[in-house]
This record gives sequence, C-alpha cells and structure tokens, in this order.
Amino acid sequence: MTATKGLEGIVAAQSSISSIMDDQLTYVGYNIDDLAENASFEEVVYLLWNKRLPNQSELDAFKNELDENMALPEGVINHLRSYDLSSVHPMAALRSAISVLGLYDEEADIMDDEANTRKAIRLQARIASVVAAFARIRKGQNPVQPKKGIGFAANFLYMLNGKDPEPIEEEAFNKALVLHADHELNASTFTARVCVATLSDMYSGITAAIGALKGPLHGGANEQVMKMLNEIGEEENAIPYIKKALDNKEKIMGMGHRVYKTGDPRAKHLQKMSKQLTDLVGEPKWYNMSVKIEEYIKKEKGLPANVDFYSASVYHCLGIDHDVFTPIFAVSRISGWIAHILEQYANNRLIRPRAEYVGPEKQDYIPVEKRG
Ligand SMILES: CC(=O)SCCNC(=O)CCNC(=O)[C@H](O)C(C)(C)COP(=O)(O)OP(=O)(O)OC[C@H]1O[C@@H](n2cnc3c(N)ncnc32)[C@H](O)[C@@H]1OP(=O)(O)O
Ligand SMILES: O=C([O-])CC(=O)C(=O)O
Repeated sequence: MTATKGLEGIVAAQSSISSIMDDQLTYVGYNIDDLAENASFEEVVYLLWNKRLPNQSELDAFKNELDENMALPEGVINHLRSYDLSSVHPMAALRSAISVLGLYDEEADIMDDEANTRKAIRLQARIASVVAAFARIRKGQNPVQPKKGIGFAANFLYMLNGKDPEPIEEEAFNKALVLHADHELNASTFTARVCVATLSDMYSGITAAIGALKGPLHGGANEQVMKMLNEIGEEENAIPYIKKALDNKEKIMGMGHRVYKTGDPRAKHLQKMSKQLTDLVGEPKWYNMSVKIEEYIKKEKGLPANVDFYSASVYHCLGIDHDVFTPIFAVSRISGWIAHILEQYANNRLIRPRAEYVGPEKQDYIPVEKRG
C-alpha cells in the first residue's frame, strides 16, 4: 500500500453536482461564466439541490421558503452573545453556532428525504442570519431581523449593515455567492461527505465542513489575502514584499490551486468586480497591487490566482470586516455542502481509506516503571 500525499489525483467519489474539466467549472453542466453573469444565488442553490434550474413559480416558492426560515431561535442569539466577543473569530463562532442551531431543530436526527430537505432550507437560510448577527453583536449592535422579498444577497447585506444595499453592491455580492457555491471535492466538501457517510446528521456534516473551510490553505485564505494587502500598504511595496516572502519560502495567499493549473475560472469575475468596486470606493490601490502580485507570481512560480485572491478586495470594498470574509464563503458554500450531503445519503457507503504504515515495527512492551 502506497499513500498519495494529500490524496492528489485520487478520484474519491462520483458526483453529478459540479465538474472541473480543462480548467472550466460547471454546476450540473452549466458553465460558471453563464451562471455568474445571469443567475441569482437562489437559482444556483436550487440547481445544485435539484439538478435542474427552477421555473419562475418554483423559484418564487423557493425564495419564499428561504425568507420564511431566516429568523434565528432566540437561544442561538443568546448563545452568540455569550462568547468572549473581543477574541472569538467569527469562523469559530459560526462553527459553534451551527452546531447549536442543530439543538433547536426537532428534526436534526430525522433522516428521511423530506426532513433533510426542510433542514437544508433552514440551514441555508439561517447561516446568513448567524454570520450577520454575530458580526453586529460583537460590535455592540443588535441583530437586524431579515427582510422578506428582497432576495438572499440583498437580505444578507441588509442584516449585516441595517440598510438596503446599493444595486451594485447587491449585484457584486450575488455574483460572489454564485461563484463560491460549489467546487467538486474540495477539502470542506469532502469533510462533509466523510462525516455524513457514517450516517451522521446534516448539522454534524456542516459543522465539520466549516471547521475544514476555516484553514488558511482553504477558505481562510481570503482573510489572509487582505491581511497581506494591508501589510503591503502601497503599490510600490508589492513586488519587494512578495520577493521577500518567496525567499523565505512563504506561501502567497490566494495563489495556487490543487486542480487548476492555468487559471481559476472564477478569479476573472472577481478581478473585474475588484476593479469596479475599488474604483467606486476610491481605493484603486488594492486592485492595482493585486494585479502586480498576480502577474509576478505567475511569472516567477507559474501559479494562478485562485477564487480567494480578488474576493478579498471585493469584500473589503463592500465594507465587510476582514475576519467575516471566510464566514461569507461558508454562507455560499453551504449550498454545495448540502448538495453533496444529500448525494452522499442517496448512495451511501462509509468512507474509510487506508494508511500506509511507516512507523516502527515489532516493539517489545516495557512496563512503565522500567522505562528510562
Ligand atoms: C477556496 C480555496 O480553497 S482556493 C485555495 C486557497 N488557499 C490559498 O490560497 C493558500 C495558498 N496556496 C496554497 O497553499 C496551495 O497552492 C494550495 C494549498 C491551494 C494547493 O496546494 P498543493 O496542490 O498541495 O500544492 P503544494 O502546497 O504542494 O505546492 C506545490 C509547490 O508550489 C508551491 N506553492 C503552491 N502554492 C503556493 C503559493 N501560494 N505561494 C508560493 N508557493 C506556492 C509550493 O511551495 C510547492 O513548491 P515546492 O514544490 O518547491 O515545494
Ligand atoms: O477545490 C479546492 O480545492 C478549493 C477551492 O477552490 C474551492 O473550494 O472553491
């Protein structure tokens, strides 16, 4: 038995949700470029869960269901208030809060298809409310109740900021949600599938996935990109900063990808939005700096920018706190996690690979009192 480090190149499941082929990403056969330009996030969620796009009345009903399920149980709000608000990272708060949400769901451990569909809606709706509520509570503000009928992207920004977003903000945020919704067997999705393949419940699968997304080699990279841009500070510092980091064998956040080698098809959409929004808010340096870094890393290391690279400056321009970037990723990616969880349940087998043992062999047990 020989291990493949990081399971690179291993095909671990069949899936009909999303596909990456020749550096093109499709959701259920629809190219991400078409979806990013044309679809609402709700249409994409419906697509991932039902493997087809909704007609108008199905979409209206789906949006309505999300609206109806957005409000949080009071116990969850109280739980969020009970954290050490000065130090808890919003991603840790989210991981815990989703687990707590499960305690308020009478159907948490009911595994039939209908119950799972209802839980899927509740989780998709409420994760947005949790992220927005925690972002406000830690600033001493009260959570804002969701507003019905304005759409998921606008509703999230409304709950976060307490005011309706501008159309350009809503459009950018919707596009970011669409672009982050699913990505084949990325680390957090695989985590979710491994968890529920034991026939554990959906809340456990999502909680596990949030834990995996949090790391800086995965979703946590978007926050780290903004930290790096802040440290660089001005355009002229960008290349010296990156050169030094590479000399120190550091990884440049938002660069590189396990699967994409020529480019991440999502990055160009986020790059375009970054240009628009940084100009709009009068902070073009974030975009200009990012372009310099991208070009330099491409030339020096042959690595492309990934989805986390330009999303950082996009979210910054939307006025979102930098440590809320990764929770926002989760608000979108939960749609993909749920699709994969449902797919796993539908054709389940325990996921249990083997390890290549490389430790010592045939050791003799020595009683503790005789050990040196
Ligand atoms: C939503 C997402 O999860 S997208 C990914 C988000 N993560 C990041 O942006 C973090 C930065 N990027 C990385 O760490 C990596 O590119 C990953 C984790 C995304 C993919 O990694 P892997 O496929 O495992 O590649 P691995 O880490 O083995 O790197 C291969 C080589 O490229 C180098 N490399 C890869 N990414 C980077 C980077 N961002 N900066 C500098 N060097 C890099 C490695 O140092 C290594 O070089 P070596 O062979 O000389 O030792
Ligand atoms: O697929 C991956 O490894 C990481 C990624 O880009 C994502 O999850 O969107």
